[in-house]
Amino acid sequence: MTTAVFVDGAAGTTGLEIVERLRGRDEFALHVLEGGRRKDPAARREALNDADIAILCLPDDAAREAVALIDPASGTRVIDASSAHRTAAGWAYGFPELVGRDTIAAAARVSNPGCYPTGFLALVAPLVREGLLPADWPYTVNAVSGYSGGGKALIERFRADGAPAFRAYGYDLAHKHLPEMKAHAGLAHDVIFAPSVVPAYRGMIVEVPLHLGAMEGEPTADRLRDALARFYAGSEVVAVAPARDTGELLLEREAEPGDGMTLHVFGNAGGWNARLVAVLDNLGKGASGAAIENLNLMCGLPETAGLRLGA
Ligand SMILES: NC(=O)C1=CN([C@@H]2O[C@H](COP(=O)(O)OP(=O)(O)OC[C@H]3O[C@@H](n4cnc5c(N)ncnc54)[C@H](OP(=O)(O)O)[C@@H]3O)[C@@H](O)[C@H]2O)C=CC1
Ligand SMILES: CC(=O)N[C@@H](CCC(=O)OP(=O)(O)O)C(=O)O
Repeated sequence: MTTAVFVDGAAGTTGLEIVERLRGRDEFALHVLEGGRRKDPAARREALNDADIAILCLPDDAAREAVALIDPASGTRVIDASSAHRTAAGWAYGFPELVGRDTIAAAARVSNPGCYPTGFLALVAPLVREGLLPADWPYTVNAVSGYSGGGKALIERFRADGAPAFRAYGYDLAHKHLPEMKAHAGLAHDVIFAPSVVPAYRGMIVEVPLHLGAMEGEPTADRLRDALARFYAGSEVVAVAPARDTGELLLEREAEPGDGMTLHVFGNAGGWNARLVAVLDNLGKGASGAAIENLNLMCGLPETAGLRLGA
């Protein structure tokens, strides 16, 4: 059976990569709106209601509007790439490895995780759940992203003459990703989040530094790594790197798209300090790849069909 998929916002950064990943997949009949019809509410209403599954690749307000345009009787299921519904009631959080594949498969409304929260939650949520890390710890997240993470506007800025060599931001301490990091890791407090952007198109490194020796039970880096390896043992998307002395982690300026994510746990010799690090593509597991993974599950297809998971 063919599933009718409408991508709303298909001309945007995330939308284009979703369309690329769906091209050539005959399980889906793909629909996008072209030219002047792209933002025409009547055309969008019709397309949204005709679809079996609508994938929203829109700014938050437009995503809310799209959901409001859907008649509940149409039966259209939704995957929303925006941050509009990530902690909303009635929405499944589209991180199958954390919420369970069955939850996604059965959901009518799926909210794709944010790109930075994907790295943070992949590292911290399983460890808090297992009781290895405290839920009431004051966590810090340091992160660097490729400029496609900011969509068309940031791409234009980083491709213009005089583009910055490095951009640190989030100094209002109120980044839109804070609520989903707290909620889906089950934390007592918001994290302190220090994001930044470099002149690479795609890719991100998300890091959580930890003073393990100050925690009750003094968890070691090895125990944390082993727990993550067990948690993701069944995943073809999330890999946990073995312990090794990695001198550096790099983002390439023009990296190929990739839908996997690699988690690292580095610890110092005394065992007091650790750095948990997630390396992913903001447009892969951070957005478009995650949408395809969720789409597959919602359609009863193999989770990794059409994903770019490398050799
Ligand atoms: N970029 C990334 O790495 C990630 C993005 N996301 C989320 O995905 C969503 C899309 O982001 P991104 O692709 O980066 O953004 P872009 O700005 O690249 O694309 C957004 C697209 O939406 C279109 N659009 C805006 N308003 C409407 C409307 N009312 N009706 C129809 N189309 C509309 C825009 O049109 P126009 O082309 O005319 O501007 C544009 O093509 C955002 O909510 C973002 O938070 C999530 C994870 C990572
Ligand atoms: C580099 C950059 O600007 N990143 C964006 C986050 C990515 C985004 O807008 O999308 P999600 O919230 O859906 O992940 C930001 O910090 O606002």
